[in-house]
Amino acid sequence: MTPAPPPPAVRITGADLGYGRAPVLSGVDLHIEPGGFIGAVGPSGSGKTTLIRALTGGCRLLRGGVSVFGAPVRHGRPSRDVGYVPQVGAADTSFPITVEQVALQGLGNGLRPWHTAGERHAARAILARLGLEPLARQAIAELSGGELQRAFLARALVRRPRLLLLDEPTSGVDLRTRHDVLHLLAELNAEGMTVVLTTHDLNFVATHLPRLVCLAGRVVADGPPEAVLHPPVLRATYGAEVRVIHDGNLVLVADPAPLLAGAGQEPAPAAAAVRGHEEPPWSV
Ligand SMILES: Nc1ncnc2c1ncn2[C@@H]1O[C@H](COP(=O)(O)OP(=O)(O)OP(=O)(O)O)[C@@H](O)[C@H]1O
Repeated sequence: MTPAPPPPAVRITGADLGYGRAPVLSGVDLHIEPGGFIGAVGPSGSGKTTLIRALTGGCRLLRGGVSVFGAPVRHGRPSRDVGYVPQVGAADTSFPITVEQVALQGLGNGLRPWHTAGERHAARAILARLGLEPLARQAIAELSGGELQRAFLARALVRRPRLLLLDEPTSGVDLRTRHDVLHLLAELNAEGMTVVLTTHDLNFVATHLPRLVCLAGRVVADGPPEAVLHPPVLRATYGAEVRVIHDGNLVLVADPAPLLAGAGQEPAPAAAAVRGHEEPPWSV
């Protein structure tokens, strides 16, 4: 008898998700195989964070099902298989806590008011991997945005989750930090970790991620960036006309018109670069 295939990392079927009675996201169907790497995009309020919260048990399931590695997600009870990195801008950093203590938070310590030597070793190891060891005893209030993001990453990674969720890891950080974060995520993904992130940066997903989900209160499109990034999908997602420029193997998604009088006639490349454009297999 052949063994049953492993359950998907994420299985969302016919789900309505929200916080009160009205869903923020309706009719969501999303399957992610273990080892997948997905970016969720959409305008503000389109439900990107809500999608992430659906996987941590942080929002209400009004209809349908949500499971992670075969186990139904329970409200307020995040799975130990899931690591979550919040938006840096949304975090309260006034709390007097060091970088090492943030990393240790990710392990939890039950009812013990201390951490074991093994737990401290695990925290130090992940801080070293993220280049944060020199800052281990620094208060998080004294960190830059990029350092704070890495501290949150350390907290999410210290328990070695199988599914890593990141809310806007590319916002509010400089190019170098963005590059470093991407490099680390690619490394973790190559080691088998499933990664789901949200972003406003279409250029980032177009050039780096194999799969893209467009949200606008529902899943508008789901597929490889080169299949998804087309004007009708972007219109349905953002409610705006977006020009897609083809340049050899590159496709640039651009603002339709310059905002400033006197600006050049050609639209400035604004959002996405997509390789190898083909006729789209998606439907809106
Ligand atoms: N805790 C909450 N309680 C009630 N409504 C909420 C809560 N969190 C978010 N919402 C609402 O759900 C909708 C979608 O929010 P969500 O944060 O998922 O959007 P988003 O796409 O991540 O937006 P952004 O790009 O601005 O972060 C918004 O209308 C928001 O006001």
